[in-house]
Amino acid sequence: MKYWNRSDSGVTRMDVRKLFRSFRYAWNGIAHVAAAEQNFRIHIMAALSVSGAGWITGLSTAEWIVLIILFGGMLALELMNTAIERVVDLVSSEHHPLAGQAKDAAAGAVLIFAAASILIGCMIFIPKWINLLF
Ligand SMILES: Nc1ncnc2c1ncn2[C@@H]1O[C@H](COP(=O)(O)OP(=O)(O)OP(=O)(O)O)[C@@H](O)[C@H]1O
Repeated sequence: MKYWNRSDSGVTRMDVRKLFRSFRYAWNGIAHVAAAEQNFRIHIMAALSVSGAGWITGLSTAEWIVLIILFGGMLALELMNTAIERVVDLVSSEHHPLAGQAKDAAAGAVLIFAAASILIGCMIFIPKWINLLF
């Protein structure tokens, strides 16, 4: 999708309306998944809870950056998972092994990222909590 149009003077200008329309479509996608998918709402709650714990515990800038990457990655992956589910349902209304494999592979990607996020979260928080306790 191009946001730069060549005007009569030869100068390339950004199509701002088109840009905002793209943002609106992306926002609609996020709002749809948030309304339709319980897992997405669970991830948002988890991100808010971990942020609260991080604020109380006290994290470095680098640790916040890591958490923000994990939150963003997790939510983005959940959106991709839903996109794959929708496309699979669209192209194959009947039961098909490939449809099941596509959905399961997408769900597996979410699971792997969630497991890695939990592991990294433990590596950040547990030593700090041990220091606070002893
Ligand atoms: N068309 C299909 N053909 C074969 N297996 C399917 C098909 N649709 C779903 N499945 C199997 O059933 C499982 C659950 O499918 P479903 O569409 O409910 O996905 P889900 O991950 O539970 O989605 P949601 O998060 O929306 O509940 C899939 O992971 C897959 O193994």
